[in-house]
Amino acid sequence: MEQGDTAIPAEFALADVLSHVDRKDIYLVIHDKVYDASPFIDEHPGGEEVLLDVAGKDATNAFEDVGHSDEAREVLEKLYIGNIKVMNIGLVLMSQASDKKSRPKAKTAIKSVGALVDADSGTNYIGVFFIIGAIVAFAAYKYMQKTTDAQHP
Ligand code: HEM
Repeated sequence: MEQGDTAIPAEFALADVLSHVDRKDIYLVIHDKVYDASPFIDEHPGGEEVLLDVAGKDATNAFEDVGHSDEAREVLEKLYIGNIKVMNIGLVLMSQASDKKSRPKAKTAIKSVGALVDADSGTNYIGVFFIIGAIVAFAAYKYMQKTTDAQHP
């Protein structure tokens, strides 16, 4: 799919992107957009290693630091497949998971964060916590009021 298409772009959860780290199936996140770099990996003038290093992760800094040309950005457009669904905290966790060992940990963390805010999951846990917190705070306020009144009738 091209970026200019009228069709609604696909949305990817960070956990989905993290599972595409193979040289034949490699996704990168650049500026919160998801790119399938698999068809380009053999042609990349910077080599495949650098792409594999950022596979399934936020490659924004790596991509920008090199100072890629406009031509490179046009190639990138052709590899565009969708947008990132979850918020940036997940990207931060992903970027920190620089080696393969720590990736599963980041994946679990991303999933739990995603479950809290993911509208598709059906339950808005943050909303529930907020309401319970408000009820407890109100009850505490009423209780304090009562005890203060009892002391100073
Ligand atoms: C899918 C994403 C990417 C695309 C489409 C892409 C495309 C290109 C293109 C077309 C060039 C030739 C020079 C230019 O036109 O700027 C290039 C060079 C280069 N790229 Fe990428 N690139 C991507 C991601 C990355 C990443 C994540 C890195 C990580 C460091 C990287 C590192 C390099 C380097 C070091 C060169 C210079 C190679 C040389 O001149 O010897 N690229 N890239």
